[in-house]
Amino acid sequence: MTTPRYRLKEFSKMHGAGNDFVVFETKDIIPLKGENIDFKYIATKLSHRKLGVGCDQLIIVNSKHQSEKTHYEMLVYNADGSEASMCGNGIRCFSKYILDNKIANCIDGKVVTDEQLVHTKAGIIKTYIPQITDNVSLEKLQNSTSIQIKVDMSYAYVLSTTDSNSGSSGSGSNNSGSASASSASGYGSGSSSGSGSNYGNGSGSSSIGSGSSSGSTTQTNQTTDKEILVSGQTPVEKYQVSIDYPQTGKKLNCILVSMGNPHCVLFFDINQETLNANEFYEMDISTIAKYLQQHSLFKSGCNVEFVLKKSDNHFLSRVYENGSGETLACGTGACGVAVACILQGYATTDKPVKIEMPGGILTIQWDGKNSVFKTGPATTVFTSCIDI
Ligand SMILES: N[C@H](CCC[C@H](N)C(=O)O)C(=O)O
Repeated sequence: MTTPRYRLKEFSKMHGAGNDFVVFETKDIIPLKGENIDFKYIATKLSHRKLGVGCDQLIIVNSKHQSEKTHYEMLVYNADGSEASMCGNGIRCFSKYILDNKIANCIDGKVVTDEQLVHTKAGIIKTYIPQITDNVSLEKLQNSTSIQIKVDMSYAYVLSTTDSNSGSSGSGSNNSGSASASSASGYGSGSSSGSGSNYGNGSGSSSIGSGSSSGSTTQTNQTTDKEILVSGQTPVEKYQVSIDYPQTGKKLNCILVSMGNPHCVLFFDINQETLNANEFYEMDISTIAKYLQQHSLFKSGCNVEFVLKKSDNHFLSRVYENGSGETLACGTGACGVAVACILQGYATTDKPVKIEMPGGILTIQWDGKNSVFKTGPATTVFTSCIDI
């Protein structure tokens, strides 16, 4: 029996649409053996469903955060101990934790509670507590079990690819004029495996692994180099990649979207001609997901979303997360799915897109150019303390 290395004086077990977390402040971790704080160790211990508290991720409030631009800093660790740059469900629980624990922080001397600017490894994220703006008192909301929180998830990026044959940039020619390249985060620089791959067609229906996408495709040896800011005019074909899937000998037509962390979105037959909701929820997604997560396109894995259209601007999605396996919901994944649906022409920007995951529905708003907004629940299950 190993002796505990840390005392966590206080934490909250929380979830956002079933994606569950252990949330705490760094000041509440006490090293019992005088060592530095090892978040990888703490994450693997606390997340264990039998031997720990059990959670998909750790959501950590950095008590020592000081910044002129942001009120707070959020750190995210997956169940396998890997650090993630962003967590869309987690940041809603982060905001509720700040509210419930009255962790005031100031910018320019102004204590803010209903709107929070949070520093993350994916950039600055802004959260809103809509009920406060609806004149519901702050005190009434504090320590309520569950509240709705809206998040400005900032811009969506998609993976651009360079056609190494012709040397021309695949998406650098984005005609929207709003493209701004940033260094790839979460995507590999290796070329895709096998005999090269072809772009998907971006229209029509194709079942996973069928390779039966309609429309013209071009064979090219892809290399990935950077992410490009998405704009509504972005030509989908430039961002759809088709990946050889040896298990079926066919191709997986994927859209690769980044919300600060990498997502690989696969559409099933969007018109449900070959798959109904029950089959969708029962099918094995782990085999395909694990294959994609180790693909050379992704230097540090990816989150894999599977999508089936339910009705107008309403989609079913399951997610197999990087570092945590299948979860009941994924906030950044829901944003990635909504962006991919709009880019593919399966959804419109004139009204919200509902992404229904096994743990609940997340509502996404995106005008096709600017920030992606996500609204969803943040729920506290219990608070406690633990030695690990
Ligand atoms: N597994 C993800 C982090 C958690 C994302 C998810 N739980 C969300 O709500 O966005 C990654 O490694 O990129």
